Amino acid sequence: MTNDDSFVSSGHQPDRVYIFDTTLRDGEQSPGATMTLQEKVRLARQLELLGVDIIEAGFPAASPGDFEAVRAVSATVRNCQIAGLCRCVAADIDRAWEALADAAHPRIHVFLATSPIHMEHKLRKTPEQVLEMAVAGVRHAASLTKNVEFSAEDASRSEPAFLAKVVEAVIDAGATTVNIPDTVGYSQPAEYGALIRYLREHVSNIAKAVISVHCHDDLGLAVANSLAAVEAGARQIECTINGIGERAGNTAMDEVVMNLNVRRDHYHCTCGIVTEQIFPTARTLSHIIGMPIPANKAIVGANAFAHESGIHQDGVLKCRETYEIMDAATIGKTGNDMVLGKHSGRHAIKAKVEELGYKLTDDQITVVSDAVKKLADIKKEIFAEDVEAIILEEIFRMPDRFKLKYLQVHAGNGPIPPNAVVIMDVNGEENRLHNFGVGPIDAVFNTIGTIAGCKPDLEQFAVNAITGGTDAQGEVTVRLRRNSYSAIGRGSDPDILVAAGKAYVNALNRLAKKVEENHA
Ligand SMILES: CC(=O)SCCNC(=O)CCNC(=O)[C@H](O)C(C)(C)COP(=O)(O)OP(=O)(O)OC[C@H]1O[C@@H](n2cnc3c(N)ncnc32)[C@H](O)[C@@H]1OP(=O)(O)O
Ligand SMILES: CC(C)C(=O)C(=O)O
Repeated sequence: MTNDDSFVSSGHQPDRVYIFDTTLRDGEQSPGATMTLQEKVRLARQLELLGVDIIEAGFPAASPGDFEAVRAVSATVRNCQIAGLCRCVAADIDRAWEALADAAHPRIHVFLATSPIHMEHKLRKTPEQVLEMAVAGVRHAASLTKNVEFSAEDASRSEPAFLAKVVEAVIDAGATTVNIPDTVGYSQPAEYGALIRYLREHVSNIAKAVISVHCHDDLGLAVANSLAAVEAGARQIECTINGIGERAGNTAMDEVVMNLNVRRDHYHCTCGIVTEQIFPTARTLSHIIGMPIPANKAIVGANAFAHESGIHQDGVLKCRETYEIMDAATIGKTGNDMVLGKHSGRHAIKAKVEELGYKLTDDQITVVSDAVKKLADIKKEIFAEDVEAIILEEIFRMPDRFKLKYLQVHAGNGPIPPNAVVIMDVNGEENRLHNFGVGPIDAVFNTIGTIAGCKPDLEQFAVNAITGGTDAQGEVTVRLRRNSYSAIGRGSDPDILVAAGKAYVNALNRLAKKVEENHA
């Protein structure tokens, strides 16, 4: 047994809510949100800075890619527990334990459905068989570590007495956290709270485990349900950054945490989240998966602290609290738009980089400074968003199989169809090609795809101006699909066609990487 007992439930304080982040597992089940191994490690590092208690890094038995991701996150993160999800199947549990070998604080998370509909139609097992499987799975996990979580999948549609029986049995078998998921987002807050209270009253050994909740947002109630469960005594919330997750998503971490913080008078609970890292983490995820944060999203949306109407503006100017229940700075949104330009020095650029939540080496700061100066030759004012686009472009771009070196596009409504000239490295070898298209973007993608030797389906194409003004950098996001694999690519440049070319090449690289990882 190589486990760290200090993180196991026995020592938990009654008013402490544990934050279990499942962005890398349930979050990744969100359509279009797949991440490469390097991206998962990068996000895990950010989650560690954010102060989450547990990172669910994946489902190791699901694929070699998931296994490697859990292994890499386990080897990287030191200050959080790392969980691996598995079915109540010995081989899944052994595989998870193998992936968690290097984790400082590993947790095995086993799950099994307990609702009549899942037991009968999906598992094709009787309740007695399910009870037996749950106990056997937890017992096996507990023979490897003391840190075992059991999830009763579809708990909210389960028969409460049977659910209580399963929960009692798995705690006896060694589960230290029992999770009561609202798997399909069906529960209403009062009902869900009542279910947690019922379990506290009807499971004789419940005090030996932390009660956890895991809610889905099918009816838009994931956050409300999670908070109702906390009121009823749950002390672990499973959630994701920006609320991504299977179907309509999971409980949004920023929203539950800020409810607990802003309304401490109501919940009387604390959690270990460094709230100033909430906004940087939301942005990091959004950039990694290419999924913009909706402007009207609570807490981290662009409009969350914006005041449009005169009476509100007047009130805020006189006293911020008239219309703001929290300070933007508490979630790491400074609102300080120090404008950078060609005369900015390394200190100002470093300060801006850190304000954005990035920790870069001196050499990386030099790369960013050089790129800022280059951009300042074309663009008058450099904003925080420009700096962030540069960081993502210059520092976090993956080692590329395909590298775009030069792009020239001819567009217009003359007799010559739109066409593009591309010079591109493939595995270090330079290729040149000229090709036509229906429009200029089509010409760019056609030419690049022909050089790369693959033309995946283009599922999504979005253009966004990073800042205001006609000299703004354009940010293009594309999603490509090839058979069962899809990948998002991003590119930014003051020239929108160049940004599109960069995004397409970025997506091709990520697609190639994904196919490679899953066939390793
Ligand atoms: C609510 C949730 O989010 S659960 C997590 C969802 N995540 C995933 O499914 C991860 C991706 N999944 C996969 O890669 C695959 O489904 C795998 C590798 C896990 C399993 O693949 P396969 O062996 O081909 O099985 P498949 O997915 O077709 O069917 C699932 C099987 O597991 C069984 N099963 C489902 N849940 C459990 C469980 N918790 N414990 C034990 N068995 C289970 C099903 O009854 C079915 O069994 P059957 O083959 O006897 O009918
Ligand atoms: C495996 C469990 C925790 C789950 O994801 C769900 O029930 O939604």
